[in-house]
Amino acid sequence: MSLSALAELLLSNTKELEAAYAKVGETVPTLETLSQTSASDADPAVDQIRDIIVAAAHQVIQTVRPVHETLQLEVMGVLSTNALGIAEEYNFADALAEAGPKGLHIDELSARVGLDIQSIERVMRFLASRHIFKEVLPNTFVNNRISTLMQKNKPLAEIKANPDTRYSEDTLAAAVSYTADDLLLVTPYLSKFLRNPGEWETPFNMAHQSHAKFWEYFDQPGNEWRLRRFAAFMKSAGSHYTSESVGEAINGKSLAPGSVVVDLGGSTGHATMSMYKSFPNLKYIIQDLPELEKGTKEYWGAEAPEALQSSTVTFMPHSFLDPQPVKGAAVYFFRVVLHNWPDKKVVQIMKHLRDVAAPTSKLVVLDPLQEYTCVEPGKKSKVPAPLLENLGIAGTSVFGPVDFQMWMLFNSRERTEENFRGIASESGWKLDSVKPGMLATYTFSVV
Ligand SMILES: C[S@@+](CC[C@H](N)C(=O)[O-])C[C@H]1O[C@@H](n2cnc3c(N)ncnc32)[C@H](O)[C@@H]1O
Repeated sequence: MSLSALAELLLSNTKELEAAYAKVGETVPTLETLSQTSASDADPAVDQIRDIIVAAAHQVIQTVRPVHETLQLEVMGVLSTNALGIAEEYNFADALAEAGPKGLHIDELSARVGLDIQSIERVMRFLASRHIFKEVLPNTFVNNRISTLMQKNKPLAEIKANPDTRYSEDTLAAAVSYTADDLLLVTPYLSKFLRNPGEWETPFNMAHQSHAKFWEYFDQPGNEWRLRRFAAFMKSAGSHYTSESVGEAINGKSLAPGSVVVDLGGSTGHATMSMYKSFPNLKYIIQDLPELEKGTKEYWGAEAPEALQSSTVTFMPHSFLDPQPVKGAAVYFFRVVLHNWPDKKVVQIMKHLRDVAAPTSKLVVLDPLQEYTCVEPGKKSKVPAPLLENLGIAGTSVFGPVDFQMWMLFNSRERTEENFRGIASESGWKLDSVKPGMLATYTFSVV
């Protein structure tokens, strides 16, 4: 297909996107639109159009840009991580938000954030060249739609006075900080890990020269603030999963009142909260490691105390690596948990559930879906030509790189449908359906 046909695809979908926003009386946000919410954000049809635009635009760039530049730019991706990490650590977005629409000259920004002028200029120009922050006059910068996501939504003075508690749950500042710090530290070890098979359990263990697991690392003295940062990151990421998708995933409407739903590795119960709000007539058991009990009770005590009082929602300390105490539940549910575990462990975890499942029990897993970049033999393409079958960086979105994170931290992976079928057949389950989405819903029944 010719380049201009690809560009036409880009143009026709851009027009569709504009029409979709116009239908609800809005215009497509520009990079200067600072407000983050729009009626169209949660519309799956809009999401699909957006994915095609991003996939087509990226394919145009990769086609047109001199290939030697492309390869060098790709391999320098780690420099973006560094630049974002510095911008976040020195609170650039918060300082600019306080300064207002005229923004700040780097001399003034330097005085406010406590970093030298030249470093600020270089980081800001690197990021503004990638449409993160905007240079409105030479060396004067303002926030834009992307950079505001790094704001911690607290006064700069408070952030500086209490750096250990600076992360709230409604921004991506924690995600940027965690990635540029805890994760970046591990990334050089993936190739070393592959060169020395069997020496360490994961690249994470190799980097830390310790057998402590990822979760145990956060429990070590001195890492309390890291745990808070990671929890804020998880909550802000989790807030992008819509509550309907969780209720739909367990097919709540089809369950009899009082049916038991077990949320395994449920943390403090954010997914359960979505299910409880949609289906308060069911009975929920959140299972996680014992240290999560206190936080869970605090969270539910504040958000839905009646659920705890009536025992509609209970917390049960339990490791899913051990035999499952809740027999014959209607649904055993995992959200973004199994991708943290290698195949052998997932088989063990699913076998424990199979051992206690009733014939009608369902196992419902919300996890990312890895799709092939090409059409599978014998199947028809689901996307417009000449786009990649998984829509490339648009379709896999953050879960493309998250697969590598899983590899580095847990020696685990994001799975294809075929991977899950194999795991199911080894553990006594059958994969009934896979519903694609930001997180795919895998539904299993007993064999
Ligand atoms: C990525 S979080 C997902 C949390 C939650 N499902 C959600 O969607 O927000 C993974 C969870 O697995 C829990 N976990 C780790 N090992 C576990 C084990 N052996 N048994 C039970 N839970 C475990 C962690 O404590 C953490 O809460």
